[in-house]
Amino acid sequence: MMQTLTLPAPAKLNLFLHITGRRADGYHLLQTLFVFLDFADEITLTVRSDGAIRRPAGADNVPEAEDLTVRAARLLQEVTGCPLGADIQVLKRIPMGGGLGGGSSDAASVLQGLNRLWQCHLDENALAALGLRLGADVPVFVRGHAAWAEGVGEQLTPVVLPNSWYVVIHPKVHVPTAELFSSPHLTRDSPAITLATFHGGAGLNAFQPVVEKRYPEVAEAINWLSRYSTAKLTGSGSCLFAPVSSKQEGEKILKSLPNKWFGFVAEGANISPLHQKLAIMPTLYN
Ligand SMILES: C[C@](O)(CO)[C@H](O)COP(=O)(O)OP(=O)(O)OC[C@H]1O[C@@H](n2ccc(N)nc2=O)[C@H](O)[C@@H]1O
Ligand SMILES: Nc1ncnc2c1ncn2[C@@H]1O[C@H](COP(=O)(O)OP(=O)(O)OP(=O)(O)O)[C@@H](O)[C@H]1O
Repeated sequence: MMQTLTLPAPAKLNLFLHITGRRADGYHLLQTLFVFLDFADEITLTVRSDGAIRRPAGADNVPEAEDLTVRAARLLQEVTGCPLGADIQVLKRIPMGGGLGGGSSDAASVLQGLNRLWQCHLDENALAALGLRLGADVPVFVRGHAAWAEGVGEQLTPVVLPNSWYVVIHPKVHVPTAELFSSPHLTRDSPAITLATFHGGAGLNAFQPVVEKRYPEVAEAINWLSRYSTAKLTGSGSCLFAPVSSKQEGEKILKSLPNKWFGFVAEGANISPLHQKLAIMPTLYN
């Protein structure tokens, strides 16, 4: 039986994000387009026979019990009654709280990985439903296909997007998602758009005007990146991105990035790097 598995947990971008309404429970109805990046955290899972879930290495400042990887493992244990445990090592590369979905992606990789290591045999629908209990962004990472999303982000329609490279910038500012969703200044009644109108140039990030106003550092970074290409916020920020024609063009732009910010170039992926890896694993574990 396989005992250890190392899996990527990729970042995502929201290529646009509109808020179209609000549910009775306060959650917002969205339209968004998710694409994955070939820029990822790395999760190493090792089976424990004593049933304990431990996180020997992981995100700084995130207490073990609150880590989405630990919560994902405990949830899977709870619903399947699996007597096995796991050590979960998380090598963080994705800036935290930046709208790149790192925590959600880590959780999805744990669900997919432990489902195999523990041989729980939950199908993808069951894993996505478990993921949704951990966060609105988890299901898309569980499913692993670029997607048009509606509802709170869980109604996913797979799409194939043209290949693209992106410059991503983290202005080193933490923007709390829940605080932004509660802003009175958010546009909450955007008319619904379609993939065709997105490709025709429609699609903004509803959080962007509010974030630019509250966080001048983010506005400054957006202005800087806009000199080179169309810059937009991803998720609720604070990271921003812009499409570029090649890796080289992206690297050239980053050469003049002010030191105070962090940036990287990454390629968009229709199939998540997690699923690319799962697809080449021995069929016994697929
Ligand atoms: C902004 C996005 O990243 C876009 O992909 C997601 O919608 C946010 O997903 P997430 O970080 O997984 O968010 P969650 O942990 O589920 O929710 C954090 C908080 O944001 C608010 N929230 C979240 C999602 C949503 N559709 N409506 C909301 O109002 C809720 O107050 C919630 O308590
Ligand atoms: N494994 C983890 N990695 C990162 N953050 C985690 C993890 N587990 C819990 N968290 C908590 O989740 C918060 C949000 O982290 P994350 O990196 O997913 O944000 P994000 O990229 O803004 O996500 P989103 O786009 O879903 O809003 C962090 O500030 C942290 O407190």
